[in-house]
Formats: sequence, structure tokens, C-alpha cells
Amino acid sequence: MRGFYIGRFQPYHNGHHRMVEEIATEVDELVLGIGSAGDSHSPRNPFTAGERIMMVNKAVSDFDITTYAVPIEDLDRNSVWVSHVQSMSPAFEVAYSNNPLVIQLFTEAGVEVHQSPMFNREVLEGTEVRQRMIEDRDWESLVPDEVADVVREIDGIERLQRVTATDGSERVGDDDRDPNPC
Ligand SMILES: Nc1ncnc2c1ncn2[C@@H]1O[C@H](COP(=O)(O)OP(=O)(O)OP(=O)(O)O)[C@@H](O)[C@H]1O
Ligand SMILES: NC(=O)c1ccc[n+]([C@@H]2O[C@H](COP(=O)(O)O)[C@@H](O)[C@H]2O)c1
Repeated sequence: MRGFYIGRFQPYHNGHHRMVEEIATEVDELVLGIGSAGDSHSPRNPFTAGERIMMVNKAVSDFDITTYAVPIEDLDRNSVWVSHVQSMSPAFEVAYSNNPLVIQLFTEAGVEVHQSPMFNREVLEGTEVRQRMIEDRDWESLVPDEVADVVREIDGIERLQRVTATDGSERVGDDDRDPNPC
């Protein structure tokens, strides 16, 4: 049986890895959807699809299943997103997600969805990993070694810190202003 698991994987961390470990007991092939594939170089999505494919491929190579990493770009229309995913991915029988919107869209499209427990979510969260990267605190212990190697290879910490920094020109309250005052 072939499964499908999508995430932004910004970066791929030990929570994702535990989830793949569990999924590997249920399927013999797994498609790893690299979500929001067009996004990169921003505080929430610092890494490119290609960089995330490197992280995922290297990290899952020890598991005893066949995996395929497939980049999936976002669409403005949720109602056709599952068809978009299916058009890009090898066919799959079951989708894995803990994301309520993803679960809803797959369920409405008639695709079986399995959820998993959240593993050590207090720290195993992409947001927490990126925050630690920005603050030069220990992030390596939250990701597989292969992912840490990729982040170092691409100078990922320097990039994230730079795209997160402001140039000091913003004023307090700027974000609250109506962009189209009439
Ligand atoms: N610690 C975890 N245990 C189990 N599943 C997780 C864990 N962290 C994320 N997931 C699940 O993996 C999928 C992909 O998650 P995603 O790539 O958005 O990671 P995230 O940690 O939620 O990232 P971010 O904080 O950047 O939004 C989602 O279904 C999410 O619920
Ligand atoms: N309309 C859309 O493009 C659409 C809908 C649902 C999920 N997604 C994507 O699927 C991925 C879901 O992963 P997360 O569980 O990590 O949020 C994200 O990249 C998200 O942007 C996209």
C-alpha cells in the first residue's frame, strides 16, 4: 500500500521523523509532499523545495520503505487542492496528516485519512526549531543529523537570521495601518 504525508518541513524535524517511523509500519511506499513548494527565503518558510527534498530524502533513507519526495505548490482554491495533489503525486490509498484543513479536504474528496499522535509537541514544532535557529540556541537536537548537515551545507542559519532581521525602518504600528485608506 502507498501512503501520502504532506508538510511544509521548514525544516523536517524529529516530530515529522517519528510520524514517518509510525507510517512505515502501515505502508510499504510513502509519498512525502513538500508543501508550499514555491515558498522560500521568508521567516516562516526559509528553505526552498529543493533544500527540503534534500533534508527529507537523506533523513528517511534508513527506513525500510520506498519514499518519493514530491513538491506541491499552494493554490488559491482549497476546493480543488486534493485534485492538484493527486495530479502531482504517485497514486496513493491513504493520506496521513494532523492538519485540520488537510484532513477536511482529503475526507471531502473521499480519501482515507489517518492521524497520528503529536510527539513531544512542546519542542518538536517547526516554529520552535526556527526560533532557536534565529536565537543561536540548540536546534540540532530537534532534527535528524542529516537535516542539520543540510542546513549547515546551505548556510541556512545565516539565511534565516538575515531574512528575519528588519532594516530598522519599520515604525511601531506600521502593520496595523489600512493599506488602502479611502
Ligand atoms: N511533533 C509532531 N508530532 C506529530 N506530527 C507532527 C509534529 N509536528 C508536526 N506534525 C505534523 O506534520 C505535518 C506537517 O507539519 P509542518 O511541516 O507544518 O510542521 P510544524 O511543526 O507544524 O511546522 P510550523 O511550526 O512551521 O507550522 C502536520 O500534519 C503536522 O500536524
Ligand atoms: N489550497 C492550498 O494550496 C492548500 C490547502 C491545504 C493545504 N495546503 C498545504 O499543505 C501543506 C500542509 O502542511 P502543514 O500540515 O505543514 O501545514 C502546507 O504546505 C499547506 O500550504 C495547501
